[in-house]
Amino acid sequence: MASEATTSIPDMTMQLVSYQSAVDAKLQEFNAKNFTAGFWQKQADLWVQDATAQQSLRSFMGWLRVAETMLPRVPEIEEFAREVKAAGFQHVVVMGMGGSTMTPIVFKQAFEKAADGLPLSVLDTTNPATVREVEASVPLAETLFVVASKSGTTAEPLAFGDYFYARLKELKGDKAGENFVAITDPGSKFVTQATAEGYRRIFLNFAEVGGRFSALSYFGLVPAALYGIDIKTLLERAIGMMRATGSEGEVAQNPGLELGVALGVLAQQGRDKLTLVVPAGLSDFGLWLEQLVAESTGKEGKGILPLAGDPLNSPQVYGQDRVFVYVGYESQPDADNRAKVAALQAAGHPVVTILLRDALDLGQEFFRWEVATAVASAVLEINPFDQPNVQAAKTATDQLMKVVVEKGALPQTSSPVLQENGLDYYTSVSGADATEVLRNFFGQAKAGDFLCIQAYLQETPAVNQELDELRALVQQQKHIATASGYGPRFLHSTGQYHKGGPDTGLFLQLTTDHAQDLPLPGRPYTFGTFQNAQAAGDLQALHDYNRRTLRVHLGTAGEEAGVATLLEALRKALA
Ligand SMILES: O=P(O)(O)OC[C@H]1O[C@H](O)[C@H](O)[C@@H](O)[C@@H]1O
Repeated sequence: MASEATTSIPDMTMQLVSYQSAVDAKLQEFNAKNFTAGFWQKQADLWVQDATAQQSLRSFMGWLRVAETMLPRVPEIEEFAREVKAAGFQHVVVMGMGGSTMTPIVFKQAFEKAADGLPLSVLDTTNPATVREVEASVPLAETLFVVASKSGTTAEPLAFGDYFYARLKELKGDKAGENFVAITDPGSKFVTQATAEGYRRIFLNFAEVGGRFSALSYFGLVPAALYGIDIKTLLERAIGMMRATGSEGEVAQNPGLELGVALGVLAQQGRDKLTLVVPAGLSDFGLWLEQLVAESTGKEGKGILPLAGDPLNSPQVYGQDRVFVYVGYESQPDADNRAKVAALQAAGHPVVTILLRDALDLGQEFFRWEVATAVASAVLEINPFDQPNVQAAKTATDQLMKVVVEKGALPQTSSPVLQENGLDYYTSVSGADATEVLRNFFGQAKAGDFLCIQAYLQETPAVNQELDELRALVQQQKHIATASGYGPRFLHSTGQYHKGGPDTGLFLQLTTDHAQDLPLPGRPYTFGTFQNAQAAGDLQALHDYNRRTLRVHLGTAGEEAGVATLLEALRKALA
C-alpha cells in the first residue's frame, strides 16, 4: 500500500565534533544489545528497571504503529471533511492543550490552506482577549469547533467547549451540537458529555497513544484533512521513516536511533540545550518539538531543554551547553540562518542538519523525532511517556479555583518587593528600584542556566517582538540560553521540564489584569480569573521545587506598554 514511500528519507547530517567518539561508543553499546529490535518489541527494560514503570511505559507505545493504523482510515476522515464542507461550514476552530493541538498549529503555519480546505484557527489559551479575538474572527454559526482532549478531563478544552457551545445554543438552540466534534480517548467522561450535547461526530483515538506522540493519529489528521492537507502522503512518508527505523526488521542505519543517541550523549556531557534553528515558515514546528522533547525527557533532575526562537547569534555569545539543530527546506536558501549555523559548527559546536523536500515531509519528521526522543530517554534511563511534574501546577491551580468558587476571588498571596511605573515585582531578591531588582535577579545566572519567560498574556505580534528583544538582551549580556512560552500553553509542554528537569532555570512570569474579561457560562468565574489562577498555581509549584522566580504583574498598564516598561528597566539593569 505504501511501498513507494519507503526509500527516500530526508537528508540528515550530524557534525558532532569532539563528541563523535562518545556518541559512537554509545551507538555500539546499543547495537550490541539489539536496541532497535527491542525497541520495536516494546522491551521496556531498555529504559527503566522498575516493574510498574515498565508496565506503564509499554502501555504508551501505541504511537509506534499508529501511522499504519491510520492509513486505512484516511477515506473515512476525508469523507468527513467533504461532509462538513457540504453542510456549509466556513471555518474550523480546534480547541485543546498540549499534544492535542500542537500538530494543527504546525500544519496551519507550514502549509498554505488548500483551495478546497477550510480556514483553521487553534485556541489553546484561557486568555480572555484571545478567546474574544477567536470568536470575533469566525462566522460562529458556520464554524466547526473541534474539542480535542485525549483524557477528556483537561480543564481548558472543557471550558472552551462549554463557552462556545453556550454561544451556539443562543444561535441554533437544540441544533448547537451540529457545530461540534470531539476527538478523545474511548471511555472518557467527555464522550458522555459530547454524546448528550449532540456532537456531530466523536472520533475515538487510542488509549495507548500519548498526547505528545499523537501527531499522526486523529488529533493531527482530522484538522489536517479539514484544512485540505494530503494526509495519505503525510502518513506514507511517516511509514517510510518507520521502516527506516526498523519497523520491518534490521536496518543498516537507523536515523531515529542515531539522532536520539547523539542527543542523549550530548545532554549527558552538558550539551543539554537543543537549540532549534528554522526558517520562518517552520517556527511552530519548534512548539511541537518543545513539548515532545521537554515533557518526555525533563524529569528526575535530568533532561534535554529544546529551545525554539532563541535568537541566533555569533559563536562567542553561546556557552558550552548547546547543540544546534537546523531543520529547513532543501530548496530554500535561508542564507542568513545557514551561514550562522556554519559559523557555529566551525567554532566547535555540535550541529545537526535536516533538510525537507516539502512540508509533507513533516509526516516523517514527526516520527523521526518521536523515535529520537524515546531513544534519548533510554540513554538518560528515564521513562519518556510520563509527565509526573505537570500535575504539581494543576493541583495548585485547582486549590486556588476552589477558593475562587467559595470566596469569589483569588487569594492575595504575597506582597510585591517593589512597585514602579505601574508594574509590581514579586521575587525573593530585593532592590531599591526596578533596575536593581532586575540586576540582582539576573545576577544569579551562571553558565548552563537559562531564562524562561512565562507570558500569561495575549499573544500579539507586538508582544512577540518585545519578548524577542528581551531574550536577545539577556542572551547578549548574560550569555545564557533563553526560552519563552505563553501560559497556559507551556504548562502542558515545557512546564514538565521547568519543575522536573535540572534546577538551571530563571523564571520570569508576566501576568496582567484583564481589561476585557470574559465570563464562563455556568461557572462562578471568568476566563481571566482562570488564567491568573493558572499563573499563581504554577508559581506556587515552581517555589515548591525551589526554582528562582520573578513575577512581574503588568496590572492595568496594557500588555504592550507594560512589557515596554519592563524592557526599559532591564536595559539599564544589564547595561
Ligand atoms: O489531551 P489532553 O488529555 O487534554 O491533555 C493535554 C495535555 O495535558 C497535559 O498537561 C499533559 O502534560 C500533556 O502531555 C497533554 O498533551
